[in-house]
Amino acid sequence: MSFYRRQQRRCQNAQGAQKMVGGMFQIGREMSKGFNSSIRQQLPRQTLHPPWSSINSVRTMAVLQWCSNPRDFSLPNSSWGSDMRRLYEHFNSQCEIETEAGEKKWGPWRRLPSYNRSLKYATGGGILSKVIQSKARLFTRSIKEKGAAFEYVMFVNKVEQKCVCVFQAGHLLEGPPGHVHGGAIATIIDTVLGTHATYLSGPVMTVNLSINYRRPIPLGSTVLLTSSLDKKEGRKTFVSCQVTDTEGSKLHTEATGLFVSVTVENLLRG
Ligand SMILES: CCCCCCCC(=O)SCCNC(=O)CCNC(=O)[C@H](O)C(C)(C)COP(=O)(O)OP(=O)(O)OC[C@H]1O[C@@H](n2cnc3c(N)ncnc32)[C@H](O)[C@@H]1OP(=O)(O)O
Repeated sequence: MSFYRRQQRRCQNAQGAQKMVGGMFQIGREMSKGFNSSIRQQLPRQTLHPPWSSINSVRTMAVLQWCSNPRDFSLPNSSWGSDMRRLYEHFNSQCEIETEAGEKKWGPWRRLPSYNRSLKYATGGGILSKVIQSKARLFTRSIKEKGAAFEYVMFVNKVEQKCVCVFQAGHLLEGPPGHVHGGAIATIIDTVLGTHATYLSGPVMTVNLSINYRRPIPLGSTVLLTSSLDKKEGRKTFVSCQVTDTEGSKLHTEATGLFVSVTVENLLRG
């Protein structure tokens, strides 16, 4: 048995199944806290705080740190075309700016990291995602081949309460010949609006999505999604988005979304 498997089994044995299920609520709270703070602060991976108190050896901590370093899919890769890179550079250069005195400080935009499981955003999420439904993957990040499906990066602007997404649609997303499938467009819209609503309001779920498809999106092209906050009412966050070409001049799709704040209990009850 490998060193990692031994450590993982020790984690599971340490508390027993009953405690683990009971602890799910605590983990869930950590998850929403961790997800939220991670998505807000845009810091590198947070220090890991495992929920199992019996894990305290230096070697175990080393393994947990290793487990908590997932790939960030929102960074440039070799499949990105020139439009995707240009727009990435455009927004990324506004994440950190230099003052006249030569000091670096936060700019108006923040790049959001993106992993193949949302759980990995959480404090301790790296190891948790290996234990709880370990094969689960975020739909938009589940295809390994670079450039084949959803290539995207999101940036948020706290002051303007806006979120933008630069999206390059790969060849596996075909609907009408040579163009992107409407369901794939709905998926990226839901992802962008959902992420934006989460940034604004904490954990949410989509309850309504309304989409108008105006012009088809050529397969392989890069488009820009711009999401804005319309209003917040109690647990409800109303957001809307436009999908345009990279110059912002041609409108492909527009959508509105309603997101309702949920608790971890909502997620676990189903
Ligand atoms: C990091 C990647 C991000 C990806 C983001 C992807 C997001 C997703 O796709 S989520 C998956 C798809 N969505 C779902 O499966 C959600 C299914 N729905 C549910 O589980 C439940 O409706 C749930 C838990 C969200 C809310 O239920 P509940 O807590 O009972 O709230 P409920 O009282 O019904 O509704 C709250 C408010 O929203 C309103 N509302 C609910 N549904 C709708 C709707 N379809 N249209 C308009 N208003 C609605 C209610 O009228 C109520 O309003 P008010 O407070 O003014 O009375």
